[in-house]
Amino acid sequence: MSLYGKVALVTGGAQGIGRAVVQSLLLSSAKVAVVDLNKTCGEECKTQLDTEFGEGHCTFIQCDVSHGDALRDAFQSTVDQFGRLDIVINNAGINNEKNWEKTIQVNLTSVIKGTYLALEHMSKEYGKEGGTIINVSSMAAFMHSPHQPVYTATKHGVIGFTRAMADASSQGDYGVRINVLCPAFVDTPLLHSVEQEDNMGKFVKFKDDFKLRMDKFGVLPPSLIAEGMMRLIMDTSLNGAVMKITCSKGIHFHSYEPMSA
Ligand SMILES: NC(=O)c1ccc[n+]([C@@H]2O[C@H](COP(=O)([O-])OP(=O)(O)OC[C@H]3O[C@@H](n4cnc5c(N)ncnc54)[C@H](O)[C@@H]3O)[C@@H](O)[C@H]2O)c1
Ligand SMILES: CCCCC[C@H](O)/C=C/C=C\C=C\C=C\[C@@H](O)[C@@H](O)CCCC(=O)O
Repeated sequence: MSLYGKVALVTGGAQGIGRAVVQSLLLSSAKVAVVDLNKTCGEECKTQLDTEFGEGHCTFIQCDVSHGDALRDAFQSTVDQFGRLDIVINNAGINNEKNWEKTIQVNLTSVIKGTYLALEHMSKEYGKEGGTIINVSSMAAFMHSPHQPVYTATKHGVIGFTRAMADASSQGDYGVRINVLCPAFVDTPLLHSVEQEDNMGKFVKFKDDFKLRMDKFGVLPPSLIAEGMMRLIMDTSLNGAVMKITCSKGIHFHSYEPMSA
């Protein structure tokens, strides 16, 4: 299915998982706003994408997603440049147990803010045409470890928030599908931060155990996460879905017990 005429915004889109998703969106003919803190990486990314896809298909917007006004401006700038918004990927994330308050701001608060801003631009509640939102969590929300207590907490939060918002969307007739994606270990720069004391603080002493887990469970290519993301975007039956991507089971979904008193 083509995404011709659709406009996407990807936070943390300049490298890693976000970069792979941007590539897939452009291959499907969507227009894409790459929203990222890293100016050098973002500008390099745009130059490469302009060469591959031609100018005018993507834009780079430098923005720290944890600054609420800056994130609001990034959404507005996307709509000003491309005329509409249909797909929002709240992907930007960090791994910092030392500055754990920042980890909560980037990994959870900004995902909530990004979801609310996406709804302002896409929900029928606001007179818009509908769309789809994907929030990025992690398998860390299902298999906790001692290395990343606050990172793990934020990723639990992303799942709970997304599932509740998906219900709000269906019951409130927002016309917006809201799903969550949980990758296991993925080969990106973030993965290497677990070896650094600056990121892990006192938990850095568990790094060997973390590496053993990576050896045991394997490391995924970012392209597979992009494939899962495209499935969530294209499959219009999905709302409130929790997609997991692991080496052992590939792309699959978590199933929950029905709610009971
Ligand atoms: N790599 C993994 O093993 C893995 C596994 C599960 C989930 N995830 C999640 O996937 C998402 C992407 O991770 P990744 O591995 O691609 O990381 P990455 O570090 O390779 O890329 C993250 C991107 O986000 C940007 N970013 C960071 N803080 C930002 C901020 N405040 N404002 C705007 N942009 C910011 C960075 O500049 C970078 O371009 C994160 O939410 C991460 O928690 C990663
Ligand atoms: C520095 C950030 C790194 C992020 C790490 C990442 O977010 C955490 C991943 C944690 C665990 C991954 C486990 C993967 C396990 C699978 O291979 C499989 O064995 C489990 C399958 C369970 C299921 O799918 O239901």
